[in-house]
Amino acid sequence: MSNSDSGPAPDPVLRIQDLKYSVRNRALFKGLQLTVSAGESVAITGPSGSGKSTLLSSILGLIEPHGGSIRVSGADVTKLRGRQLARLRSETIGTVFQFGELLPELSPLDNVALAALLSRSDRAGGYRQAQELLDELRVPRAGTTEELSGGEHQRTAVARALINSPELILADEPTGSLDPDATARIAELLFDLPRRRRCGLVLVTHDVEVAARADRVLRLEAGLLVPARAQEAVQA
Ligand SMILES: Nc1ncnc2c1ncn2[C@@H]1O[C@H](COP(=O)(O)OP(=O)(O)OP(=O)(O)O)[C@@H](O)[C@H]1O
Repeated sequence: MSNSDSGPAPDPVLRIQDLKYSVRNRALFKGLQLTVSAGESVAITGPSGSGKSTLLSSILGLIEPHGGSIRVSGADVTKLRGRQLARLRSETIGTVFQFGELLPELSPLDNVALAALLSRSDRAGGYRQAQELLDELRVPRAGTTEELSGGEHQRTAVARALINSPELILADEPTGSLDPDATARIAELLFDLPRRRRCGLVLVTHDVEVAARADRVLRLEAGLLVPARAQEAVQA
C-alpha cells in the first residue's frame, strides 16, 4: 500500500545517531543509535556504570557529546544553546527521576504549577491545569510534598513531567525507591502515557519486570544499545 499522498512522515520524537562520548579515557558511547516514535516506549537496562543516566543527560543537553547528533522532535540538542536549549527542556521534554525534581517544602500543587509557570505566564491557567493533573493521577492534597508516600510523590513527579504536554518523557529509575505495589502502579501509569498522550517514553531501569512492560527493551552494553535478550526482560 502506498502512502505517498499522506505527506512526509513526522520526525521521530527522538533520533540519536552515531553518538560518541568518553569519560576519563573510557568510551561510554561508541556510535550509539536510538530512534523513538510518538506513542512508543523504550526501556533501557544495562550494567551499573554503563552510561544509562549519562545517556539521559545527553538527551537533555546537560553534557556535550564528542560526536554524533541527538534530535528531539527534529531539533539537534547538541547544537542548541542557552534559551533555545532551556525551552526545549521545559516544553518538549518531561523528566521523572528517582529523586530530586520536586521541592519537598512546596505543596504538590506548587511543584507541578511551577513547571508550567517557568515556561508560560498564565498563572491561573497553570494552577488550574496542575490541579486537574493531580486529581487525574489521584494525588491527595497535602501541605507539603514531603508528607506524601513514595508512590504519591512519584505520581506528583509524573504530573510535573506532563504539565507542559511534552513530546518525549525521560524517566531514570522512576520506581527505584518504591515497594512492589507502588512500583507496579507507577510503571502502569508511565507505560500508559505513550498510548494516551502520543508522546515517546525512554525509561532507564534495573527492574526487569518494569522493563518488560515497554514496547522495546534495549541494553546499554559496550557503548551501544542492543536488543535485550528475551529472558533478561522477564527474569525477576
Ligand atoms: N561528570 C562525570 N565525570 C566523570 N565521570 C562521570 C561523570 N558522570 C558519569 N561518569 C562516569 O560515567 C560512567 C557512567 O555513569 P552513569 O551514571 O551514566 O551509569 P549508569 O549506567 O546510569 O549507572 P547506574 O546503573 O549505576 O545508575 C560511570 O563510570 C561514572 O562514574
